[in-house]
Amino acid sequence: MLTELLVCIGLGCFTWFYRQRRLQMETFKDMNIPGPLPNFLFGNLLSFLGQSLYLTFRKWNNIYGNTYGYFEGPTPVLVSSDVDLLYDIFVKQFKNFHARKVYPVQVDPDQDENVHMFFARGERWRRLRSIVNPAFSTSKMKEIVPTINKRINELLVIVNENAKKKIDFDMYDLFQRLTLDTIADCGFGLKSESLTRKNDECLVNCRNVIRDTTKRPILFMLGFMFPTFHAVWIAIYNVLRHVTFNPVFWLQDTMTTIIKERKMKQEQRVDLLQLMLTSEFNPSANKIDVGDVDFNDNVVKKRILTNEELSAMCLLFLLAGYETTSTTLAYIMYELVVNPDVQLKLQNEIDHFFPEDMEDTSAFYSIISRMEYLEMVWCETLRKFPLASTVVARQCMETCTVNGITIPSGMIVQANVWDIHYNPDLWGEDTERFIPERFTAERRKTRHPMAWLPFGGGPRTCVGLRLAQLEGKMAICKLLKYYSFIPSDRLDVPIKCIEGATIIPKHGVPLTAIPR
Ligand code: HEM
Repeated sequence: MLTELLVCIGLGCFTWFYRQRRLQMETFKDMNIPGPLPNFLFGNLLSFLGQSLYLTFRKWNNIYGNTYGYFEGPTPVLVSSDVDLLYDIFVKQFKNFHARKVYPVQVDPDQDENVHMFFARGERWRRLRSIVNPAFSTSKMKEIVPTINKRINELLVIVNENAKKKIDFDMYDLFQRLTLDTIADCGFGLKSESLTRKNDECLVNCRNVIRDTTKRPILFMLGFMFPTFHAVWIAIYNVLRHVTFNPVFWLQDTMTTIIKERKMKQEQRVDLLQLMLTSEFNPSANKIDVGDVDFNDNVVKKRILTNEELSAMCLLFLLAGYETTSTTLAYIMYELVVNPDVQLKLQNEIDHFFPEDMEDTSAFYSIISRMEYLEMVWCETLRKFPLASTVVARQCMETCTVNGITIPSGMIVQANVWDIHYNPDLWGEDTERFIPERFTAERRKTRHPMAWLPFGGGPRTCVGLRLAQLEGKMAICKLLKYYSFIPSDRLDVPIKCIEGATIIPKHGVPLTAIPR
């Protein structure tokens, strides 16, 4: 009797589950949106096994057109490379699309005390963003030029040693060390010495955090397949995080110590941390409308970042500042060694703007801002390699109609950045080729605002863009002022990429430096 009862309950649950799934899997059919056929349990997740997300998106774009839907387990994701549709979502209707995509083993950002700006939503995001924005103003950037310059000089010492010995070396590895030391120093006064110490603890831990983003695929898969059991996956994830050594905890502890020391010493440094500790939040200064979200005036006017927010933000800047900028620099060097004519043209521009040596940094910022060809090379590299493309996504917070498509509340919209960047209608023929002239001032004026998205789009676009650009351009100028570069035999041409938190060169960028 009991067995029969249990079988009946089991069957009932299965039928309910089956019906629910079937209904969910009809989402895109009901919306009249094409897409790959989903599997009942996995949705379309199996398509990503052994294949990067961005390449799968490209493949589907060829088959289903510029707007299609797929399923992560039962969760529908709308993918689009339609720049008009994306403009409406990321810019015009931001009020309905102010949240990012949340992952299956991630605590609800609205409940998470440790949430940082990247995942925060609504009013909390607005408060965090307006505290941080001034840290990236032109005047702040000018103030940190000497610190960046000091770190680039350390990089030049290593390049010089390799050039003297005539040996090739991995430029990507050196750039990771440079960008980590720079953000640690400019951001928090943390003395990371990864350029001078091979196994610097901070570097090792940052690398491990990024590497860990590709671990535990089974748990992620289960989370995607059965989002209803979200709390269970989080609990397992947290247990796993605590039983093995966790580089995030090491970094978090380091940040907490720095924050404590700074508060105690009342030290007045010019850096990101100081700004976060002292700035006032003015709710009317940032008029971005994020809709009907709780706005507790008392808390907000005091501006204060909680200790948890503060250490989460520091960790975010450390990781974001190091990973993305170094990868961009690596791709620039790759393009310069495989396109020697571009390298030469850029060197001519550098020699023109910096006829003497480059040790007086006082005018650096304004000179670099006037270097047009450098800007063109920077932009074209990021067109060819939009390395953070997978995070350019938004969640719909309230059902609304965009460009004739009714998007239900909760649906994720993913920008298909690679297809946009390789679309001949937007960029002309030969989008596989590296042609900096696509970015002449004239051509930039007439381009669609969503055609170039390496830093995302709309009010949630990358906050660190100026810092990345300044550091990246300074490094390129100083390297090419003193050296020419040629590819090593070990360099992959065309370059092979792998996808983790970002899309990075699989085997680094090995090359040889020749003193000019
Ligand atoms: C070339 C280097 C970089 C690239 C390609 C890059 C790319 C991106 C992208 C694609 C986004 C998502 C934007 C969106 O969803 O619309 C983003 C957001 C963000 N980036 Fe960057 N980034 C870079 C450098 C940096 C640096 C140096 C920092 C800080 C030190 C930084 C901090 C952030 C933060 C905090 C966000 C979240 C912004 C928000 O949600 O309001 N990034 N970045």
